[in-house]
Amino acid sequence: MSNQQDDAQPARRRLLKGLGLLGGAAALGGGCPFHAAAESFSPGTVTPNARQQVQPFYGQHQAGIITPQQASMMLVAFDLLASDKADLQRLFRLLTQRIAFLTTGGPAPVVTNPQLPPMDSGILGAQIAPDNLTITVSVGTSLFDERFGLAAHKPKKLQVMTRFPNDSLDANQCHGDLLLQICANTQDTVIHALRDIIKHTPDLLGVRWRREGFISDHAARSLGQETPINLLGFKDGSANPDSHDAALMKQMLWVTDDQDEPAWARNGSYQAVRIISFHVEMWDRTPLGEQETIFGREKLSGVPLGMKHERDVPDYSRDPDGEVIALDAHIRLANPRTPETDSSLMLRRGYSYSAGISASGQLEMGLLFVCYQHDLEKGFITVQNRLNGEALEEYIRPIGGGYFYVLPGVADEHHYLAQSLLEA
Ligand SMILES: C=CC1=C(C)c2cc3[nH]c(cc4nc(cc5[nH]c(cc1n2)c(C)c5CCC(=O)O)C(CCC(=O)O)=C4C)c(C)c3C=C
Ligand SMILES: [Fe+2]
Repeated sequence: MSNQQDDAQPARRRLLKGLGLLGGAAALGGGCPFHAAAESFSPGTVTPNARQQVQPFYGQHQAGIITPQQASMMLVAFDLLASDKADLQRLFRLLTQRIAFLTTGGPAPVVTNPQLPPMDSGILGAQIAPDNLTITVSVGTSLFDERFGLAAHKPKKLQVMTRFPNDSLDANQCHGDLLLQICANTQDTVIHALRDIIKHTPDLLGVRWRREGFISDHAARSLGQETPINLLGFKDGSANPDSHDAALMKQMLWVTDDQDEPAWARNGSYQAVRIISFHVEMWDRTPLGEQETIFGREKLSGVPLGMKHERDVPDYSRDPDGEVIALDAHIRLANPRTPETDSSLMLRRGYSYSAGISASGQLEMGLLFVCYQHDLEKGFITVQNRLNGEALEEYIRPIGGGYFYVLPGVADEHHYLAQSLLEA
């Protein structure tokens, strides 16, 4: 199912939308200078000027959730140095201003006085291109402690991430008052955005932990047509709910009026983040058949075992003993596809990471698992509890992450992030 807009010319509209060339025109305040170039695109071709892709910043929801996955991402968790609500307001106004600028692009601000530090890091040159940048801002449960007087406004399901049985959580890579998910076509744009924000908030934010992730360029350019492959060599994201289906997103992704949540939180979403390390050396010595049994899908094609196409939907009622897809296969536990488990849907937006070697000389690689849902307990926590003890556990180890609440979007230039919370 798709929304009305997409029904007009589905493939072309989605492609242009994903390239940011539809919303981009509005964000740039009129005719889109790249429209002519867009005319000659067809799915699968390389974008001639990907640096000019714009994802609109203003809207009901923040960008970076249903936005087609960009190739590069960074997760940065912060502790707030702000000490009162006035500081907090200043921080969110500043963040709004920086994100609005960085996602639109423009000339890098110039300082000519050699006695002063430059206004911009300079790493993108004289012109800051939007490069499909999104910066998604979410807050942790610690924001609602005694510091800012916000306790009464905490989203009902927001909580501290506690340990699951297979976890080896490192306290230095967990939680945070604030999380930025920064995504763009290229890593230099992501790094530039981070440095810009840190430069503008020295008395307000301290970095707590940070991770960089990636998906392949060609998967990113395909705008969801090609599923990214994770570092275990399996397509990851095939069975995601259709993010073009606005009715479905309203039902499972966005917090809506009919939920028992504070009014300010409407149009936000719960975000679960997990840094999951892989034992890739051991995995690469595991027979193909065993790997496929563990996931319940064919390795290269991503097709569910016993089926024909990647997006085919398994009917587990016809395989009650797990002869085709094992009862403890990852996809079967994650989504048993029964009416009772329909409420645990989530939208996954994971990225691979690769970060040197461990003290014992093993490759440090894994998955930055990120998922969004309208109810953290019905979504991530329920699904993770079903996955506890799965066959995959032998090869993976969650080491960090946290639970966050994605703030509602910013309506226009007269509003700022978290305004509904701070003025509630
Ligand atoms: C609690 C939620 C989940 C965690 C944590 C998780 C970790 C994880 N997943 C993979 C690889 C794959 N996951 C796949 C499907 C899938 N995973 C989850 C949830 C979690 N995964 C869901 C809800 C689903 C969809 C199930 C379905 O509807 O059939 C797949 C198959 C392809 C796909 O649909 O994406 C792969 C591959 C890894 C490597 C991992 C942590 C190490
Ligand atoms: Fe999964």
